[in-house]
Amino acid sequence: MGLHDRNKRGFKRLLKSFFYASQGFRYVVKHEQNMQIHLLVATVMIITAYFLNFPIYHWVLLLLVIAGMFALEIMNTAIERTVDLVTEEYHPLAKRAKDIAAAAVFVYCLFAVIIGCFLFIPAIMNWL
Ligand SMILES: Nc1ncnc2c1ncn2[C@@H]1O[C@H](COP(=O)(O)OP(=O)(O)OP(=O)(O)O)[C@@H](O)[C@H]1O
Repeated sequence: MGLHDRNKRGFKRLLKSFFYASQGFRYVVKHEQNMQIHLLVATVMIITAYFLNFPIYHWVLLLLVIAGMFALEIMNTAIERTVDLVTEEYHPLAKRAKDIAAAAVFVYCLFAVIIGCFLFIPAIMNWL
């Protein structure tokens, strides 16, 4: 969307936003190794959940956790790039901003693993 049509509304603008968002998504997948790992882990989790016959509420939780992980990683990349735009030089505040954004991903990841254990361990035990 060009700067001049920021105030425009309508379906075309909506389509353009989806297009630009997909460009952002593709960029993160292509350039961020962590995102590639999240995608791989999410695919394995989804396939495993399918074979373990997860009930609907487990699926809802699993998909929420995966979506949150993706969204946080994407936001983290956006923050990294914004900091790089402000300064490519070493700056303690740049370090703070990047480390704090990374911490958000880390905390979420930690809780995602705990939730994953609650979902998968009983289902695997049951299957065994
Ligand atoms: N401009 C900067 N000033 C100070 N510290 C920085 C700066 N850029 C990155 N760092 C710090 O250097 C460390 C290593 O950063 P890293 O290799 O992950 O690069 P990044 O730019 O944060 O991420 P990416 O490699 O995904 O672009 C982190 O602690 C980060 O906060």
